[in-house]
Amino acid sequence: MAAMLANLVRPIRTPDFTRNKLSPTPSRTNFRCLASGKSGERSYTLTLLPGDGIGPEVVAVAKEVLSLTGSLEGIKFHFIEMPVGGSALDAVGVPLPDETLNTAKNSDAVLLGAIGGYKWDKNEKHLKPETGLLQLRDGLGVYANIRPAVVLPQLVDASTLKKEVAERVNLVIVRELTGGIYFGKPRGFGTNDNNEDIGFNTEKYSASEIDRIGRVGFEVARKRNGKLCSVDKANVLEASMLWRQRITMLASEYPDVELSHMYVDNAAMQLIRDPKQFDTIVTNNIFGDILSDEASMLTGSIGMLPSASIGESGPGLFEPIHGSAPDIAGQDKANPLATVLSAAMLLKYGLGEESAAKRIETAVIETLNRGFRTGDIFSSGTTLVGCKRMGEEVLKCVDSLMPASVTI
Ligand SMILES: NC(=O)C1=CN([C@@H]2O[C@H](COP(=O)(O)OP(=O)(O)OC[C@H]3O[C@@H](n4cnc5c(N)ncnc54)[C@H](O)[C@@H]3O)[C@@H](O)[C@H]2O)C=CC1
Ligand SMILES: CC(C)CC(=O)C(=O)O
Repeated sequence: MAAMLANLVRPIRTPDFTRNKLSPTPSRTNFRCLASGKSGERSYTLTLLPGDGIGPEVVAVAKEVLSLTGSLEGIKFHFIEMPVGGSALDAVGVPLPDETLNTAKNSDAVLLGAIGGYKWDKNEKHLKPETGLLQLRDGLGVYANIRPAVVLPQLVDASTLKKEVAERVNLVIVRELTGGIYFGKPRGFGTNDNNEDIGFNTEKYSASEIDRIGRVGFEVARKRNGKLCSVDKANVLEASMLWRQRITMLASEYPDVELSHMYVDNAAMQLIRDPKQFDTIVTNNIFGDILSDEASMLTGSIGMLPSASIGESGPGLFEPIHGSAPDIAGQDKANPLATVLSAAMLLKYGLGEESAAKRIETAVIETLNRGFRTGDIFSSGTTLVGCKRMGEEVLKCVDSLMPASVTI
């Protein structure tokens, strides 16, 4: 984890979707995937989990981008595609088959599209696509979910906020991913004293769970602008009271990081009022889920936001923050860039393949510079394209970039 984290927060020159502070000296990483070294051809096994809805559409684009980038950068990818979510339910009756989890665990990194859809909404909980995704995150032990939200100058007009509010926003949300109310027990359905139906969940965090995600938050903040805002609901919830206490204690280990605390309701408001006040946010599972969707709108669209999830060891899980978008699935309308950028995060943070990652990030910027937009980020004067065409345009840019232009 420490090595992967060092890699995760490594200083990179722009355009970079996790970085704010520039530094010319990349640090070394010794994550296990780098065993094959960087000279000569490297080979990696990647598990692809397209999932449901727009998932297969956006993962198909990211796979092509990875393949072409690999061939230009001396990297060979062995892709293994496995079912998860609703597609797994339809195929084998469970949302996370053992074969899928085992394949994911034995690969160098995992790229997921999205899961879920109307068809399975009424399933019992253990037969819901969403349960498969939670089991996957838990099974891989990826407790730290890093969600950068960067407003690119090319997309500032796609933001629903005023230009002066949205421009130059560059923040990272560090979300705890394997604990809290999504996993806490007891949970379920029952009846109360009046014989009324009830549903209940448990928000629970141990000190060690808070400490480990807190450290990720401090480390990320330390490599950025040294400002960490911990978001909780400590005025009401016991789990948040412990969260605030532990994060405050950790601060003494990071004297170079300026720590602040904010209640989640205020944070939701401040993200819209003045998003530039934030550099790094650390928060629990559910607050991170909600705030990162909100932050995505600063950047123009949820279709632009990638994420990286990492654990103590083993492969990382890389996925766009959006869901399966059943309203546009199968219509070639999805924006594939969040998944393409998740593939770039996979290369950079999962495999330490910085040059390849940079090639993809630069190609995305170049594609936007050339004016191509899917419907979610369209504005007048730009060229409206579908998911496939957007992928083709990114491929052209990947192909045409000279190595020198992607050197960091
Ligand atoms: N990580 C995952 O796999 C997630 C799965 N879900 C699941 O996805 C399903 C739909 O959930 P929603 O709440 O509607 O969230 P959603 O993220 O799928 O969609 C919300 C809105 O954003 C749009 N959108 C999302 N991704 C887009 C893209 N790449 N390009 C253009 N537009 C995009 C959709 O068309 C929709 O209008 C549900 O079954 C839900 O459980 C939701 C969130 C995360
Ligand atoms: C679909 C849920 C399992 C999770 C979720 O909404 C998310 O992580 O964004």
